[in-house]
Amino acid sequence: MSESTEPTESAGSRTVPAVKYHGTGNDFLVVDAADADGRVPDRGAFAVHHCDRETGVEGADRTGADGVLFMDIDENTVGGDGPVTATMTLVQPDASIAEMCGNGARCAAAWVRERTGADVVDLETPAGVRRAEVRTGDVDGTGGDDRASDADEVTVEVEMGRPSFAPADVPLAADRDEPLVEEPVEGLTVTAVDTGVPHAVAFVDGDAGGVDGLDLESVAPPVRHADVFPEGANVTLATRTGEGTFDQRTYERGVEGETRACGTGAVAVGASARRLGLADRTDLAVSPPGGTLRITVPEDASATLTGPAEREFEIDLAVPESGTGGDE
Ligand SMILES: N[C@H](CCC[C@H](N)C(=O)O)C(=O)O
Repeated sequence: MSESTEPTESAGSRTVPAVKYHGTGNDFLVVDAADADGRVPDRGAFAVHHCDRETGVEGADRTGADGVLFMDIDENTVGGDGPVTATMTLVQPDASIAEMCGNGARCAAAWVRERTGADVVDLETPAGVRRAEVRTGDVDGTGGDDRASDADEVTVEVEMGRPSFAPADVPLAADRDEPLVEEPVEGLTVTAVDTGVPHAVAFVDGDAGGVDGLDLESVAPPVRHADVFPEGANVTLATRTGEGTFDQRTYERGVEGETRACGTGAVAVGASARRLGLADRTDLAVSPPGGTLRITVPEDASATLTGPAEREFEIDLAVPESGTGGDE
C-alpha cells in the first residue's frame, strides 16, 4: 500500500528467484512464497508481466509461461516421516487465480521434493488437498529404470479428487438442476464436468479430422464465456483413438488460449468418456499436443493423473512496480 505514496524503486530493481518447470509442455514459474512475501506486492501483475508469450520470461525454447505457482511450504511438516504439506496458488497469465491445475500440481510437487527431499507432498489448493507422489527412474510408469540418468525429469502421480457433473459443482447457471451432458452450447456438443476447475468437453469424430479438425481458437471462446458457465469454463476437445486412448486439446480460461497440455482437462476427458460410454476401462491414456498423460477414473474413488515434470532453469525475475501490466 505504502508503495504508491513513496518514491518507488524502478521496475526490475528488485528480483525474486524462480524455477521454471513444465509438465508435458504446460509450463510454470515456481516461486517460493517466503521469497515473494513482502517483495511481490501484486502477484497478478507479476504473473501478467512474466507469463506474456512475447515479452515474458526468456530462458528456454519458449518465451513466457502458462502461470506462476506460488508455493508456501509448511515447515512443520518438513523432515518428518509423513508427507510435506505445501499451499499451491496458481496465478494465471491474466492475473486470475485457478482453483486447481493438474500439470501445475506435478511441477509443484517436483519443486517441493527438490527443496525438502519429500517424495509425498500434500498440496493445499482452493479445490482441496491433492496428494502427489514423486517417482524417479521410471518415468513412463511401466517399470524399469528408463530415465534414472535424467535428474531433471521425474514422474508425478496426483490424486485429482472425484470428478463431478453436478450443476452446483461445475458450476452451471443457477437455473440448471440437471447435469449438462452432450448438449449443444455455442456450436459444440459439450459435457460439463468439474475436475477441480470447470471443463466443457466436446468429443470430435476421428473421421471429422479429430481434435485438429476444428479451429480451437475460434470455436472455444463462445463456449468458454457461455451464460451456462457463470464462472467460465476451460474448453476441451477429445477424440477416441482406440480402446482407452484419446487425443486432447484444451483452450484454457485464464490463459485465454490453447495450452500444450492440461491435466484437469485430461481427467475431464476420462470422466466424460466413461459417462458417455466411450471407454470400457478406467485407466486411460490421454494425449494433448505436449505428450501423453496416464489417468485413472474409478467409479467411486479419486481420479489420478500421472505424467512427467521437467525442471527447465532457474532465474531471478524482476518485480514489476505494483499495477504494471495488471488490472489493479
Ligand atoms: N493447466 C491446468 C488447468 C488450469 C485451469 C485454469 N486454466 C482455469 O480453470 O482457470 C491443468 O493442467 O489442469
